[in-house]
Amino acid sequence: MKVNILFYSMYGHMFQMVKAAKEGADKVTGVESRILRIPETLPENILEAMGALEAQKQFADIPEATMDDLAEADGLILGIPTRYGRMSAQWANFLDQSGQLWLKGTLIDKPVALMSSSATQHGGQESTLISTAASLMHHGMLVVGLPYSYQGQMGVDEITGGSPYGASTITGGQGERLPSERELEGARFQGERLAMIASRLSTK
Ligand SMILES: Cc1cc2nc3c(=O)[nH]c(=O)nc-3n(C[C@H](O)[C@H](O)[C@H](O)COP(=O)(O)O)c2cc1C
Repeated sequence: MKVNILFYSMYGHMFQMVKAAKEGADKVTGVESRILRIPETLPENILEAMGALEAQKQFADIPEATMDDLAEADGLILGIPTRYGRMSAQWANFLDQSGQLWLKGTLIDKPVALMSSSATQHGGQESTLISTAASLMHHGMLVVGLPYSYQGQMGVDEITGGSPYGASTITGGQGERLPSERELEGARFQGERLAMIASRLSTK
């Protein structure tokens, strides 16, 4: 039972979230999970100007994801940072390579969980998650959200990411805020739920 966890990250927030999702997925018996990186598409001078080169070193040794990693998985967890209220171009570029999988219907009935991050609380995490879910429905995938059985999204005592559409984190304008324990717990919860549903659906 394979759960592949694919992420793009510029400063590391999404990386922290998918590591928590992996902890959750690994709780499910028989699940083998792997974290893979979406290839960078921005030129190095732009990354340098954005102060991303140093931060990206922390996950430089994570293997890059390919179409095979989508095809072979029993379940997928995708970490997708918000760009202008929708998925990052690195993610769009990656998914735009999946035409052959679409043609063959390879991803039909595959469960997928989506997670996101944005600088501000209302900066578009939910629109990123919902619009990405719509794209993945073209592939026939089954979107696994974050139900209210994860009670961490109910509290009003703390500003936090996380919604029924998926776990998420607020990074702050300068990326100064790291995922809170509540946000990481949401990622663990959703990761475990994805793995459990993938396991139930698997005929292996
Ligand atoms: C080009 C660009 C567009 C962005 N658009 C938004 C946005 O619409 N709303 C928002 O709150 N944050 C936005 N951000 C901030 C990113 O969402 C934030 O840096 C990212 O979630 C951090 O995650 P990471 O460290 O994993 O890359 C944008 C950042 C960049 C570079």
